[in-house]
Amino acid sequence: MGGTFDPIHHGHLVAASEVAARFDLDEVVFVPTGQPTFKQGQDVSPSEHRYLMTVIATASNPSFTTSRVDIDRVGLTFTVDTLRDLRAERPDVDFFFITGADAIAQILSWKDTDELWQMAHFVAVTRPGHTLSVDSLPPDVVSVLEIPALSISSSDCRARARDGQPVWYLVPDGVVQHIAKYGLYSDATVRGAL
Ligand SMILES: Nc1ncnc2c1ncn2[C@@H]1O[C@H](COP(=O)(O)OP(=O)(O)OP(=O)(O)O)[C@@H](O)[C@H]1O
Ligand SMILES: O=C(O)c1ccc[n+]([C@@H]2O[C@H](COP(=O)([O-])O)[C@@H](O)[C@H]2O)c1
Repeated sequence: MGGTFDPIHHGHLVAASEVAARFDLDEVVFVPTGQPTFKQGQDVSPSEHRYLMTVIATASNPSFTTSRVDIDRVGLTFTVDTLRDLRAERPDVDFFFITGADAIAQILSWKDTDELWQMAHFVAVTRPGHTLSVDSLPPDVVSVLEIPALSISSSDCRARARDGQPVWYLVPDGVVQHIAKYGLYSDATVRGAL
């Protein structure tokens, strides 16, 4: 599952858990983006913070892991590169790429989509506030899965942290503590260095 994870929240974790159960997956690899292609011009937190929050959030689940492939690659993050790198590490596995309704709606504008369809099966999960349609996508490479609706977004978590409102129970406890410890999403000038 790829994402900017700024921060990772329970919507991401429920999506991963539901897809893993439905498709009987052995492992879900969370891949924080390096430089997200569609979030250029936005103030995205340093990749090491996003990586660490993802490690913290996934640590308690033996089937969840976090990969550095995207944050260690220079330049914009494209899923075709993510899948190439993961394939090099795990040559014999079948890949499923998990996306939410908003992300799958844009997938035809992702880089090298024809190649993407050869590299993984895509699973699009439902998300509150977004209509899930895969009508324009090849039916054999995309599945749709309805999951319990969690109306949580990273944008809202960031806004809450900035405004001094709680993010408890929207993100895992350790992520709440990481945000507070390093002053993430508050005044950029006091953001903690790692
Ligand atoms: N609550 C949710 N339910 C289902 N899927 C989700 C949910 N939140 C995020 N996703 C999916 O997880 C993936 C990574 O999302 P991302 O890290 O951009 O989080 P986000 O909450 O959408 O962030 P932002 O609000 O900053 O845009 C995307 O495919 C997205 O559609
Ligand atoms: O490959 C692309 O062209 C591409 C364009 C936009 C987004 N993606 C991927 O979609 C996932 C969710 O991205 P985002 O920006 O919504 O966090 C993440 O894994 C991104 O790398 C990929």
